[in-house]
Amino acid sequence: MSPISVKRVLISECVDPCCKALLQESGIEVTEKQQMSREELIAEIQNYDGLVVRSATKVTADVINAGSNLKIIGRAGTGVDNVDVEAATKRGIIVMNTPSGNTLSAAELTCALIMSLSRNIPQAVMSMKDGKWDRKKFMGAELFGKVLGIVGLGRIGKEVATRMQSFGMKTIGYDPITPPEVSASWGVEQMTLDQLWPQCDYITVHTPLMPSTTGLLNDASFAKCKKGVKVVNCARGGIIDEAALFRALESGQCGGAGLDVFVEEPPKHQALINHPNVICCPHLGASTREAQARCGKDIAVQIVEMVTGKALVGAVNAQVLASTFSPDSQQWIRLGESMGRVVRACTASKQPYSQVHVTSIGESLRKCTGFLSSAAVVGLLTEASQTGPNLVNALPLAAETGITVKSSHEESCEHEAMVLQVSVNGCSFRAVGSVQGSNPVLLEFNRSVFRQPVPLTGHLLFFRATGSTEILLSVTGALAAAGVELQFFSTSGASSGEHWHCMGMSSLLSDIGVLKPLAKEAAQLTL
Ligand SMILES: NC(=O)c1ccc[n+]([C@@H]2O[C@H](COP(=O)([O-])OP(=O)(O)OC[C@H]3O[C@@H](n4cnc5c(N)ncnc54)[C@H](O)[C@@H]3O)[C@@H](O)[C@H]2O)c1
Ligand SMILES: O=C(O)[C@H](O)COP(=O)(O)O
Repeated sequence: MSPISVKRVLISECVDPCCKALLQESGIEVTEKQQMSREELIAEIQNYDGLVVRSATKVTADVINAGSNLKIIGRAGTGVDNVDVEAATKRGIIVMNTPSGNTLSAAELTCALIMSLSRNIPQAVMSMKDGKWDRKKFMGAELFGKVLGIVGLGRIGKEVATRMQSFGMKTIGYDPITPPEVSASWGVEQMTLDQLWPQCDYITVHTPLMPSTTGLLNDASFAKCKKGVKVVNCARGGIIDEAALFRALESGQCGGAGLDVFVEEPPKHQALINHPNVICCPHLGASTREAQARCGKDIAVQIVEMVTGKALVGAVNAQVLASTFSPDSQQWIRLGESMGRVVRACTASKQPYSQVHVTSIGESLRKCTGFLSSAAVVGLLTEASQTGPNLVNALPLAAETGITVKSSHEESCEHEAMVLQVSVNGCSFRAVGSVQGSNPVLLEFNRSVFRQPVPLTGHLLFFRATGSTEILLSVTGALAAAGVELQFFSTSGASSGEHWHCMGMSSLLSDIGVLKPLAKEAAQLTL
C-alpha cells in the first residue's frame, strides 16, 4: 500500500507527552487541545489528517464527516466504542487502537476493587476521615476459597484470573471465543453462564460493550446468582445493567459493586453511586503512568509506521490492509486498481455493475485475494464515487452501490495472475493480469489474449475491431492525424472475428470519436 500521508494530527485528550514527541520527531505537526466541545471539534477537524483520542472524545459520524482530510483515528487505549467505526470505514478512514498497553493497569484496578469489596476498604477510609473508629461495622470476608466468575476471557480477564488465583480464589469463566483448553491452561474452567451465575461469590466482566453483552448482568441473571454476590465492572458501562444492579443492591441479592465505568460518564445515576455498598472510580482503569506511556508510545509508533509504509498495526477496521505493506503487494495492488480502471473505461456506457468477482491464481497470492478484490473495486469506482474509494472503504462502498463482490483463489504452479470478472447490465467482462518484474500487465481482455502483455502504465487506448492489417493501419493513421504517437501495440492472438486491441500512446486523443468508423468500441485512459 502506498504510504498514507499524515501531516497534521490533533490530540484531543490527555495522552502521554511521548505521543506528541514521537509524532513530531517524524515530521508530523501536532496540536493538543483538551476538552473541546462537539461543535469545536466539528469546526476544527477539517484541518487535520489524524486524530488521537482516549475514551472521552465522541468521534461520531458528524465529526467524521466534517473531517474532510481525516485519514487516521488513533485510539490511545483499548475500547473504540467512542468512535463510529462504521462511519469512518465508509469514509475510508483507518481506525486503530493500542489494545495491550493498558491491560495490566485495568487488571490491577479490577483486583483492587475485588479486594476493596471484600474488606470494605473505601467505606472504612471514609468513616475514619469522618472521625469514627468503627471496627464492627466493616467486618469483611476472606477471598481465599471463594469463587470468582470471569465473563470475558481476553487480555484483561486472563490477567485478573492469574492474579486472583494467588489469593486462593477458584476462577471459573465464560467466553464464546477463547477455547476452554486455552483458559484452562491459566486456571479458568469454562462453563455456560447459567452454570456460572449460581457458583460465584464475585463476578467480574471483561468484554467489549456490544449488543450481546449489553445488560449481560440483568434482573434475570442476578436472580440466578448466590444471594450477596459481589460484582465488578472495569470494562464498559452497561454490561451490568445499572437499574438492575441498583435493585439487586437494594434487595441484598447483590452484596456490593465495584464500578469503574458507567453508561454515561460522568454517571447520571447518583443513587447508584451513593449506595453504601457501591465503591467506584471515575474510569481510572488505564490511568497509570505506565499504561499511558505504553498507549501514547504505541499509537504514535503505529501512526508513524503506517505513514512511512512500514506496517499497519492495530487497525480495527482495515485488517485487509495489514498484508499490503510489502513492496511485492504494492505491485499487485497497482495491478488490481489498474485492471479495475481499464474495465471501467471499457464499460463506461454500460453501467451499473451488479457483480465483481476476483480470483487470485498461484500459491504466493493465496493471502492476497482480499486486498486484490478491494483494489479492483477501487479502480472500478474511482471516478464514480465522490467519497474517494480506497482499500479501507472499497467493499462498503461497493455494497452501498449494489455491487456484490466475490473473491476466490485457485492454485497454480505455473503462474501468478489475477482474474477480474465484472457483470454490467447483463454483459460479462473478464480481464486477466499479472505482475512481470515489478510492472502490472494485462494479459487478456474479454477473451482476447494479447500477443504481448500490455504494460498498465501511461496513456492507453483499448478498442474492439477485427485484427485485419487494414483496420490496425487505419487506427494508427487516425492517431497520427491527431498528432498522437504510437508507443506500443498489442493485438489479440486470434485470427478471425472482432477482438480487443491495445495501443500505448504519447498522449490521450482529444476526441476518441475519430475512431468511431473503425472500431465497434473504444476507450482511452491514463494509468
Ligand atoms: N476501565 C478501563 O479503563 C479499561 C481499560 C482497558 C480496557 N477496558 C475495557 O475492558 C474490556 C476488555 O478489554 P480486553 O483488552 O480484555 O479485551 P479483549 O478483546 O482482549 O477481551 C474481550 C473478551 O470478551 C470476549 N467476549 C465477547 N463477547 C462475549 C460475551 N458475549 N460473553 C463473554 N465474553 C465475550 C471476547 O471473546 C474476548 O475474549 C473492553 O471493554 C475494554 O474497552 C477498560
Ligand atoms: O478502553 C480503554 O482503553 C479504557 O477504557 C481506558 O480509557 P481511557 O484511555 O479513556 O482511560
